Amino acid sequence: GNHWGYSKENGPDVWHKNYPVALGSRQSPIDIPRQVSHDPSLGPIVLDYDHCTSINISNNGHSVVVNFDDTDDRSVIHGGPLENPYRLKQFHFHWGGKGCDGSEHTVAGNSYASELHLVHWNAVKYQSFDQAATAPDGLAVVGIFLETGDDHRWLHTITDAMYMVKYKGSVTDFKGFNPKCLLPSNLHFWTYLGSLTTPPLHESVTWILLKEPIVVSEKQLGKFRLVLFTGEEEDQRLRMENNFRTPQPLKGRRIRSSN
Ligand SMILES: CN[C@H]1CN(c2cccc(OC)c2)S(=O)(=O)c2sc(S(N)(=O)=O)cc21
Ligand SMILES: [Zn+2]
Repeated sequence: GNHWGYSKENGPDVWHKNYPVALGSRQSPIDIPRQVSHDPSLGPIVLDYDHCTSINISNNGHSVVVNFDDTDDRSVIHGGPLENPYRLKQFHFHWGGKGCDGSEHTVAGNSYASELHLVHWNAVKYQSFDQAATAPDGLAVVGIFLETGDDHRWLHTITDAMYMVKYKGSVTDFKGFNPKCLLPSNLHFWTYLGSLTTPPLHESVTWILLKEPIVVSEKQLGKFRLVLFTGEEEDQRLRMENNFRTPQPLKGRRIRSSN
């Protein structure tokens, strides 16, 4: 069917036909302007991932996703703009094509090579992820920019596993991975109220974007592009790349900066 994707026929420019909220007042991603108001009341963001439990890595036809056991509070983020702890559910990436940038958020008009999203939900206020995903304070996504340079010493565990999830719908065990190894050295951030950057585009996300990118090599990013949008049974083989939405109108929203 006309399931959404990133091609001309089913991509971001036509998502509004099936998901009218695409034209809403708090859509993501956005461009982060050069000057953002500093909010001294914003405490540090704290990522308590020490007992996190990764379960598997999967190809959902839009990205490569590492899923976590979110049946209790063993891995949460709190602090920063958040009034409750939010439980880690999954992380995934967005990236470009060969030599092209593929981040979703931009900074003073500049894109990065890729963007990592760590998706969390407010299990204090909501009984399920699906319920939280449609609530204005239901989700918190930590965004981390990836820029190209030297090899990232831990990313190979993920890029090696990507070989196992080449086709849409594939999933493979991926236990014992702690995303703390993907964090930059400091957690200074920008924060604003936005949405999922893919359908269903729910306006339920408190975005927390880390200012400092992490560094990965072009070779490692190249392995992202061995993954396919298409399933094993499809005759078309579409390389998974440029799976990003471009910045959306700010519509008067305030962006705050931590220290
Ligand atoms: C396909 N991608 C989305 C999948 N999701 C989803 C799945 C099930 C139900 C649901 O709403 C009820 C949402 S999700 O909440 O995990 C996220 S987070 C996110 S991003 N790029 O803004 O970080 C995109 C998606
Ligand atoms: Zn994302």
